[in-house]
Amino acid sequence: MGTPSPSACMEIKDGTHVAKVVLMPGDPLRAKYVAETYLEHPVVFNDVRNMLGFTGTYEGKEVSVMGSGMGIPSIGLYSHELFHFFGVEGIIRIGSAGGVGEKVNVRDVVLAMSATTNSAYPSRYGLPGQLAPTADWEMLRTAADIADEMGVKTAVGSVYSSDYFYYPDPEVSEKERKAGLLAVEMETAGLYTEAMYAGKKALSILQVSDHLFKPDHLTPDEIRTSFHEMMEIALKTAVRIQG
Ligand SMILES: O=P(O)(O)O[C@H]1O[C@H](CO)[C@@H](O)[C@H]1O
Ligand SMILES: O=c1cc[nH]c(=O)[nH]1
Repeated sequence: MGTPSPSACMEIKDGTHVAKVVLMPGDPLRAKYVAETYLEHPVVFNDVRNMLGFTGTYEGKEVSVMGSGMGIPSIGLYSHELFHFFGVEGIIRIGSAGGVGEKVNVRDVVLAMSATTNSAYPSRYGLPGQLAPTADWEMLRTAADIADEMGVKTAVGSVYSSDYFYYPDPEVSEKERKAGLLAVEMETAGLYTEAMYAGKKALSILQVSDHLFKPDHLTPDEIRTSFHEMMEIALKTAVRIQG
């Protein structure tokens, strides 16, 4: 028996805990890969629904990494519980994304400054007008600095968080392009909304796995195991913002 969350979608195993900063890929096996590749002494803190979560150390600081699942309802639930019930102060999403912008190419790293969405999730908080789900500035600036230090070029700007992978309206991609959005994915707006209302920090670091207007695309294995720039920028950001 561990400590269950109110939704019963997580249970913190006895003798384990969640670090103050959590990296969240959609795929729990990407979480396992990050833990086994980069963390020292990783310990599993959650395996309910196979949504694997690990805590270990990186460059001497504690960091956790846990899958979020796909889509805003899933990351909304997990980020809410991590922020409100398990003492987490910051979440860095490490996700794959489809490139939209002409200057964005497969394997490029995108730092999501803000996330437009077709999801009702942010509006359900009831603010008149539309909330603009936005990254935490300190995390964003830190990640951009670290990318520069690593010599990794990043595209910093707005992304689209869609409830649809297979969008029923084929013209939407063109509208995203015209709006100057860099990439499309399925979680960032939900994560940023949860962080803003919790008064906590969040950032999405994305690496482009395919492109809506270009033919290149990566395999699931390449997405899981080759996005090292995204993973290392996220880990170093997690360490640096903890001081
Ligand atoms: O690679 P992850 O983090 O899962 O992110 C992207 O991949 C999934 C779709 O293939 C969606 O979750 C999307 O946001
Ligand atoms: O949501 C996503 C993720 C990766 N690639 C896409 O085209 N969409």
